[in-house]
Amino acid sequence: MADNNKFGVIGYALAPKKQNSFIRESLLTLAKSRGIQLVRVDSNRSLADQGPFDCILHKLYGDDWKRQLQEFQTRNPNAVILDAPEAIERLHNRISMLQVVSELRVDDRTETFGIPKQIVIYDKETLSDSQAWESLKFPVIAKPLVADGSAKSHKMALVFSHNALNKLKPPIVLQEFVNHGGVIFKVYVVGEHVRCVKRKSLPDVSEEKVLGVSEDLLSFSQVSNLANRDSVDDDEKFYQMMNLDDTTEMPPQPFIVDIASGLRRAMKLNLFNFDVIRDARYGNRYLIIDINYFPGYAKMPGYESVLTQFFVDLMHKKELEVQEGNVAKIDGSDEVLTEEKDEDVKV
Ligand SMILES: Nc1ncnc2c1ncn2[C@@H]1O[C@H](COP(=O)(O)OP(=O)(O)OP(=O)(O)O)[C@@H](O)[C@H]1O
Ligand SMILES: O=P(O)(O)O[C@H]1[C@H](OP(=O)(O)O)[C@@H](OP(=O)(O)O)[C@@H](O)[C@@H](O)[C@@H]1OP(=O)(O)O
Ligand SMILES: [Mg+2]
Ligand SMILES: [Mg+2]
Repeated sequence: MADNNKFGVIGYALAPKKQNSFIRESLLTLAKSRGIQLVRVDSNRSLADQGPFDCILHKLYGDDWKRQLQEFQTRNPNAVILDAPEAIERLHNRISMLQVVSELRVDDRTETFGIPKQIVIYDKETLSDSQAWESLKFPVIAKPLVADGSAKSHKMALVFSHNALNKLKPPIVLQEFVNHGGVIFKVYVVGEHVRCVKRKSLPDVSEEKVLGVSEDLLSFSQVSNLANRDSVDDDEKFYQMMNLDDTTEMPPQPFIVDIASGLRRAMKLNLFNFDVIRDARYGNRYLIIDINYFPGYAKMPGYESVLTQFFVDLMHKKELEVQEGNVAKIDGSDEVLTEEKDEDVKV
C-alpha cells in the first residue's frame, strides 16, 4: 500500500537501547510498504499532546508513564495501547510472572510443563532461617524478585550451598537449578505468531561438581544474550552466534504453541517471550523459567515481516471494531483476524 493510502500510525515509546535494536530501517521500510507508519513518541512532551496515533507500542516503566497512557486513552478512546500496563506489570515480579504458568492447563500431550521449585525471601532474617529454604535442593539460582528491566534485575547467582545464602541481597527468589543440557529455548510471541529458537544456557552441574566447587556462589547476568546485535553487522553471523548449531532437539512445536497461546490469553499480552528448559532427568518435561515483556525481537529471524503482519492485522481489527461502534480493545485474549501467510505458526 502506498504511503498516501496509509491506514495506521503507530507511536512507539521505548528506552534508547530498545529503540536502537528494534526500530531498524528494514522494519520501517517494510511497515511503510504495508501502510503502517512508525513514529517515535517524544519523551520530553506529554503523550496526550502528541499524535494522532492509532496505536501505542511501549516498554517504559513507572507511574508517570502509566498516568500518561491513561490520559492518552481517555482523549483517544479508539486508540490501541499495546499492551495494557496492568497486564505488563505482572511480569515485573518473578513470582507473579510464573504463577500464571502454574495455573495453565494443556491437555492431551505426552509432554508436561511447569516451573522449577522456588521460594521468595523478603529479608535477611529469613535468609538465615533454615526452615525457609530446607525444602530446596541445592544448587539454586538466586534471582532478584523484581524484574523491571534494570541491569540489577538481571543479576543472578548460582548458589551451591546454604552457606553462601548470607551473601545475597533480598528480596530474592531462590529457584532450584535444573540440569537441561546447556540449551535454552526462547519462545517469541507476537500476537498469534509463535517462534521458538535455541540459545546457549548455563551448563549442567553434576553432583561431583557441586562437591568440588571452590566458590560456593557464582554470579552471572544474561547468559543467553551475550552477543549484541549492534556489534555484528552481518545477520547470518549474528544468528550463528546466538542460535546453537547443535543437535539438541527442539520441543514439539504444537506443544509450544499451546503453551504460548494459553499464556497470551491468560496474561492478556500480545508481545512477550518466555524461556523454556527441558529437564534432563526426563525427556518430555519442560520448565518455564522466565517471561519477558517486549523482548529482543530483532534477534528473531525475519522479525520485520512478523511484526509488520501483526500491525496490519491489528489495524484491520481496529477498523472493524470502530465501524461496529465498539471501543477498540485489543488484548492478548482476542483473536486477531489473519490469513495464513508465512511459515509462522498461528495459535
Ligand atoms: N531454574 C533454572 N535452572 C537452570 N538454569 C536456569 C534456571 N533459571 C535460570 N537459568 C539460567 O539462567 C539464565 C537467566 O535466568 P532468567 O532467564 O530467569 O534471567 P533474566 O535476567 O530474566 O533473563 P532475560 O535476559 O531472558 O530476561 C537463563 O537463561 C538460564 O540459562
Ligand atoms: O536486549 P534485547 O533488546 O535483545 O532484549 C532483552 C530485553 O532487553 P531490553 O528490553 O532492555 O532491550 C530484556 O528486557 P528487560 O528485562 O531488560 O526489560 C529481556 O526481555 C530479555 O529477555 C531480552 O532479550 P531476549 O530474551 O530477547 O534474548
Ligand atoms: Mg531469561
Ligand atoms: Mg527475564
